[in-house]
Amino acid sequence: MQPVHVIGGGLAGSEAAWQIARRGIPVVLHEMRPVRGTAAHKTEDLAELVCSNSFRSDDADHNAVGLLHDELRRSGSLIMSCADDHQVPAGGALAVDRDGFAAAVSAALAAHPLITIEREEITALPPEDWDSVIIATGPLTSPALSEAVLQATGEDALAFFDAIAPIIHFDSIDFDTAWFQSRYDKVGPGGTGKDYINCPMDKAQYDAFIDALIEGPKADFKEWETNTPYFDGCLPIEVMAERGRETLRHGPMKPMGLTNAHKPDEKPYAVVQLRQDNALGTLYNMVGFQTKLKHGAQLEIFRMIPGLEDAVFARLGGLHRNTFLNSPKLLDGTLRLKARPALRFAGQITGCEGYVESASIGCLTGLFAASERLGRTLPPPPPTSAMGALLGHITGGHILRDEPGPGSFQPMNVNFGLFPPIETPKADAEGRRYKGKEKSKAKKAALTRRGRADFADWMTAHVPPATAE
Ligand SMILES: Cc1cc2nc3c(=O)[nH]c(=O)nc-3n(C[C@H](O)[C@H](O)[C@H](O)COP(=O)(O)OP(=O)(O)OC[C@H]3O[C@@H](n4cnc5c(N)ncnc54)[C@H](O)[C@@H]3O)c2cc1C
Repeated sequence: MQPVHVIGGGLAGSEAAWQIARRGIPVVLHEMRPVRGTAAHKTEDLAELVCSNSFRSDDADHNAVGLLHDELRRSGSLIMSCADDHQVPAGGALAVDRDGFAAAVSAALAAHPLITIEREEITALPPEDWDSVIIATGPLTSPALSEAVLQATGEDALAFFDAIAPIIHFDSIDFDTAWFQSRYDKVGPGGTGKDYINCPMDKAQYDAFIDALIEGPKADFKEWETNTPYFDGCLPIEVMAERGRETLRHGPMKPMGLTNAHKPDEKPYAVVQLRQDNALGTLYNMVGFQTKLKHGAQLEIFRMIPGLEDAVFARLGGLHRNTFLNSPKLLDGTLRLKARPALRFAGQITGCEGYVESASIGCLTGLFAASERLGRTLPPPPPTSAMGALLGHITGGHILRDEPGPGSFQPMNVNFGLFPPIETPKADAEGRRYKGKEKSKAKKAALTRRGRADFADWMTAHVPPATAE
């Protein structure tokens, strides 16, 4: 049997290689370290964790990443079994001894009889006779391969600043203050005239907000980020605020063409706009609010915005170098490059974010490639599961727009906003009505219950069993 080639032995590539080999299919895993390093990796271990040692919450009942842990464990994941074996105390989170963890992943892959590890940088697109390839080279993909992928995809950007604006859960916005309206009520192609959520500010609120932005603590640029070009359309809001107190009011916070639906006679001094971020309509992003403010400061400052006092953030803003594809446009539902289906992509390069998310997309890509080699068709996991919801974000759930800079698709951690909505249970099994925070806990429990059941059905019905461990 011809091998599947996996390029990049990080979180995604290691998991993909494992899932393929345990189904009796040979794998060649190409990892460039230590021949060539990256700006963040320090060792030659496979699945090295470049920063924090946390896999985040391990609560599979109330947390979306906890549900991913559960689905990975059910899939026989190498990343999760090594994480479990090298766990360190971290409250409700799953944190690991990073050296023990990466050494265990490296040893398991090296010991598998069907896996060959080649230490080499792949600098060009793979030759045509590699008929099944997974590219899992991560956010720090080497420049030569980035260039080759750019040429294959025909896109004009692949490696750039990942300028991200915060994303907010729709149901945490206060509509006694905010209202729906497009600027000048423009319907546009495909709009309704009420496509944006607007949050008004008077002069005193605007002044206090600008002061907070200018004074707020900012994250420093890492040294490897300094050579990456800025997109002018993606300047951080605090940089704009520093350029002049009125800059934001004439930029992303301009009040023109908007009438406060609650106080039609009061002209807002400035307006913050939010735009639908996913097809489900459960998430909204803050338009033009990319920022390098520290996360704690973002929570404090953005909750000063009228209507967002209780906002729950699905993702906070940030700027760092990242390499990722415009996946909703370029990849099909099983992560194949539409223009060259022998190539699949996995991990952060597909537009997910985080260790666990990258391992999960690695797991899925491995399962898709293995099924194909075995002559089977594996449908994507159900959108109600955590892996299905994440895959949906990457390959279809996001609304694509033509905008300056890298485009509107941005990497994301898994979160409940990516899941199809569910009716919130009103009372517990004894008929006692949920109050306050109990309601949101009950909703999360209902989402994870549904996801677990659907994922288990999908595994049983479609995923080829492991035969070679
Ligand atoms: C500086 C930084 C800090 C981060 N901190 C966190 C954090 O704290 N928590 C978190 O959850 N996520 C964090 N992330 C995101 C994290 O990188 C990803 O979540 C995860 O490591 C991505 O997994 P991956 O498998 O896609 O890529 P990686 O784990 O980066 O693996 C990619 C592998 O491909 C190899 N490679 C690259 N190019 C080539 C080539 N041409 N040929 C052969 N091999 C190649 C690399 O050496 C690497 O081993 C951080 C990312 C960066 C850049």
